[in-house]
Amino acid sequence: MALDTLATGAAGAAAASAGSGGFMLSPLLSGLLGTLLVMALYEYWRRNTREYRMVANIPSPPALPLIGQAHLVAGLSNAEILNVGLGYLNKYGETMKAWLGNVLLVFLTNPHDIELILSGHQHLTKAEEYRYFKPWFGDGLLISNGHHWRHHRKMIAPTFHQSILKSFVPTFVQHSKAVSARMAKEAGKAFDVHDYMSQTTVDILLTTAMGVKQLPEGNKSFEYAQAVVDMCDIIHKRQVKLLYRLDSIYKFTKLREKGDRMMNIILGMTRKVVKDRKDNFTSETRGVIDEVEQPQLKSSAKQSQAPAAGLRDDLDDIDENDVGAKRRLALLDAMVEMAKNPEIEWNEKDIMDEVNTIMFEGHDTTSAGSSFALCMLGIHKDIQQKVFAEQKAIFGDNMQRDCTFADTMEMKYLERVILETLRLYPPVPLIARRLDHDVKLVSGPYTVPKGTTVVVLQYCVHRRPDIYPNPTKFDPDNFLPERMANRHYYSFIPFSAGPRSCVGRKYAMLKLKVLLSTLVRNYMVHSSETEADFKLQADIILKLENGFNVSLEPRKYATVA
Ligand code: HEM
Repeated sequence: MALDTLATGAAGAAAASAGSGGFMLSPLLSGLLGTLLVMALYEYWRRNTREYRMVANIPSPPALPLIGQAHLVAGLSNAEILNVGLGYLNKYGETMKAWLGNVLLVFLTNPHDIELILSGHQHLTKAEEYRYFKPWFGDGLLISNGHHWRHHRKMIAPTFHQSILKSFVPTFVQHSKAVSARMAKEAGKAFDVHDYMSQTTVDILLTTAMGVKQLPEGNKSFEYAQAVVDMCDIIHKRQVKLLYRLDSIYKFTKLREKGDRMMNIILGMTRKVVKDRKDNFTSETRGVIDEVEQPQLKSSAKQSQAPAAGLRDDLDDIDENDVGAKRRLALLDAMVEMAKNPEIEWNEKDIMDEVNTIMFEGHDTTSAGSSFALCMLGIHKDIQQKVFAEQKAIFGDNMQRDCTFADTMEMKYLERVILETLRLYPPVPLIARRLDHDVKLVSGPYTVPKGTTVVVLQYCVHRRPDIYPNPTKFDPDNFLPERMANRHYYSFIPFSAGPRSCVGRKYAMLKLKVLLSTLVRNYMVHSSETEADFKLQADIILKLENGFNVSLEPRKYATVA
């Protein structure tokens, strides 16, 4: 070990020179030697810890003393970090480890390993890396743990019940038509469609989950969406760059100043949303969506409502075991009412934390998902043609009528296109948990110790050639029922899986169907790029560094609704 040798030699030299009464070491040199000695002793101790020895057999790129593999990402942009990371995974296999200083990361891409982590209630604790979200999400669902998370999940999940989602369809339609009309000015030229998608997904969230009646004036939704993108970039830098991880250093950086400005924009928007809703919260204005007796579903009906792609979680149980009279409220109204109820543990901070969490999770993911899907349609014209043919079969001679919930149930091919997009370009490309117990992996003779940050790489699982033959080919038929039936449940996890899976996945799928159906019926999407031109960037949400460039050609119909 280089440092050991250096420090042992240095200490010996210092002792010898002091003993012989020869030259005296300068204070600077003795300070340096002392520091080296301490570092060498620390490294020696670290390499003899239980966790270090337990993971010694897990492959990893070459490490440096003390900092581990941190130097491999130093000075790289977010897009470069993704490429470098993927390169190492290709080289070192399906399970890999890395040390960021004293933080141990183990990367998983084998569905059997991933199942061990995500299924069940053993490893629900979010990794330490999520702490950088704390000033933004507080104790919101995405980053909270323990009792707090369980209680919030139980209270929030019902606000994504199918009857509520159905009631959102006209609003999804209204915003989809509005963004389609706004994009008309871009017709015939290449433009970045993500700008439009992010503004519209913010507006959709505000008017559905948050019950906002009057959208913010001017460019406020877009300004918020941009601030979210910048803030994600900052948080990602803090997660992967050793120096930014330290609060004592970060607080003196320019990055922190920028972060503060972004947080002002973000929190400014969400505070106003909550204040307006509370000020106008009367029994007349709150969005009661459903107050009727829900008959218990027959088992055949349960089958027909089974989620796409075998994605099962507590949201399905909420839909299926639903009996008895219930008053359903959209998310923010439900939270305001809970805060007024002395019997429910829910306060003002809980409301703000969840509004901030869901405004982020609910918009940036779907704007990336819809933007990637439009690029795919532009690149794969044969697939776009099939999507359009399905729309024609559903809408017949009235291609510009509003889409209904029943229509979305028939959009099987569009659904496969969306799922295939989420396979190749999962908006959340990785998730991380902190192990609460040692875990013996299936992928090799590895035992990962308690306390490790385990990183589940959806992006890599979704591109495994042993699971998806020809894995980089965009092929919606990967989601034909017969193909799905032969795959491991955890081989497609864009929404994560298990008890901490995405609470908004049904909302997301429904919104994406309405939005893409509306756009495809109004425009032919073109792209002059191929997937080889994509420069992927994974700063929390997967994006394209070089933009989601498409061009649109308006479709012409003889009859207009
Ligand atoms: C294509 C769209 C979406 C994708 C790909 C996606 C993906 C994910 C993933 C992978 C997680 C787990 C994250 C982790 O463990 O670190 C998650 C959690 C979450 N998502 Fe989504 N999401 C999407 C849309 C939405 C929407 C529309 C909402 C709300 C309106 C939402 C709300 C949440 C919340 C609150 C959590 C935290 C759940 C918990 O920990 O209990 N997501 N999402």
